[in-house]
Amino acid sequence: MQNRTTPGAMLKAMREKPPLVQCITNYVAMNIAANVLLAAGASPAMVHAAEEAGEFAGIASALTVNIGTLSTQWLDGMQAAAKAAASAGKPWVLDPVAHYATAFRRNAVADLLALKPTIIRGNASEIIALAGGESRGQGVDSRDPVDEAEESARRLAERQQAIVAVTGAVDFVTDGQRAVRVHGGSVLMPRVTALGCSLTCLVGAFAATVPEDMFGATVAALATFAVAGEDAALGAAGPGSFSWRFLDALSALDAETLDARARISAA
Ligand SMILES: Nc1ncnc2c1ncn2[C@@H]1O[C@H](COP(=O)(O)OP(=O)(O)O)[C@@H](O)[C@H]1O
Ligand SMILES: Cc1ncsc1CCOP(=O)(O)O
Ligand SMILES: [Mg+2]
Repeated sequence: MQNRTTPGAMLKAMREKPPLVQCITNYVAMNIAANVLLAAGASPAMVHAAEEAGEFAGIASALTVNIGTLSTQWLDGMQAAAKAAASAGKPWVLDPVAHYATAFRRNAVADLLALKPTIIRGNASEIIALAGGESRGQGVDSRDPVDEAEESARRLAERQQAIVAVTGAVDFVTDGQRAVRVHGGSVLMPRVTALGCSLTCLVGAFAATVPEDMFGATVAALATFAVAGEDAALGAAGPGSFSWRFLDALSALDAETLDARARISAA
């Protein structure tokens, strides 16, 4: 097996064999998330209907589930797909968008957590609330700093036996034992809708590529976003031009540049 131990090597491996990633994401995110995966070098498929989501999980290499625009029918599809992925030993990633906002979302997320996601990716407010804490989140937007979510993330990772990624100004990733921070990105990123959702899908793509190292795969996806975000911010006049520059930056990012510029520190 070729070396897949650095973010750059993982990115290269992903592009050499683009993984099919089943993304059950929200209406807001579907287009940008698919474009993010294509720009990074993966193969996205937005397949959520209850009638086929479980079957499709059998052919995809990874699944991502995001509750951003939830309905009962979508939840049925999410559960079918998560069960199929888990029973086939394939990675699946949960994005608990605004799960604290309503009873419907809280119950949905509890049911999905019982299906044992491999990786959970959320913003600080989502991760604090998921671990049982008081979050200041407002709808889909975080109102908490990442450093205040770190203990919650460690507890959640231990409780769920999962990798937990908290994103924000500086990202934090833990499996309950190990922990790192990923620096970089741009203040324009939270001003473009659904970039967090797109990152969740990219985490699925890296996890599909490096199934032997879910922790490293998660960190690599976050580092890819951080470096591409810095590049996209150069010359961006605001969120609009940042958005298309970000796709171009992802697509132009090569393995060597990613490894040279990724800023990952022990936490
Ligand atoms: N203030 C910031 N500075 C740099 N990068 C940021 C900042 N806020 C968010 N990001 C980046 O934006 C991406 C999406 O994260 P986030 O905004 O936390 O997710 P969500 O959209 O789910 O709330 C991540 O790559 C994260 O590192
Ligand atoms: C605005 C909005 N409303 C429901 S889902 C969604 C997108 C949220 O995207 P992100 O969590 O990446 O900010
Ligand atoms: Mg989000």
